[in-house]
Amino acid sequence: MALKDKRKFTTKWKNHSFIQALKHATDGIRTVYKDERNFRFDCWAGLLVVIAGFLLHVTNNEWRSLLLAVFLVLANEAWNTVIENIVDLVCGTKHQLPAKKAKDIAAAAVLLSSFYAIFTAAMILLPKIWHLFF
Ligand SMILES: Nc1ncnc2c1ncn2[C@@H]1O[C@H](COP(=O)(O)OP(=O)(O)OP(=O)(O)O)[C@@H](O)[C@H]1O
Repeated sequence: MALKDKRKFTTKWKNHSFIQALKHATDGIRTVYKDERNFRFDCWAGLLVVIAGFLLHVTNNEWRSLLLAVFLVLANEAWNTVIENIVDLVCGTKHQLPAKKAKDIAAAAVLLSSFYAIFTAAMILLPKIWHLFF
């Protein structure tokens, strides 16, 4: 590809303003929400944690830990979807060991952050729930 054509090609897809970049990012959130059942589940679970946080009057530091856990899972779920799409783009329906490894490891990242989120939410919320009843 000639340099002139290459420049034309790369600028064609370039974001030309912050608003345009933001719109594409929100398109990404909409896409992952629409396409990925697990992402939808994580969003609703995150919302429940936030509601519980308000009801149980968590402290600022506890908010920081809870929100970090929620957004870590959502971000990893988004990256997992990125990996799946790239692998599918490259391999199509062909069965390949590196494709399996890439997808399995991306899913492992989600699982690890989910363990962290469950552990964090349990550590912060369970004692407060216990206190409420006993
Ligand atoms: N091209 C491939 N070659 C070999 N194994 C693959 C390939 N594509 C998928 N797999 C295997 O099948 C599993 C499921 O792949 P798939 O693309 O359906 O992801 P997924 O289950 O939709 O992920 P998620 O549940 O996060 O949406 C992968 O984790 C991987 O082990």
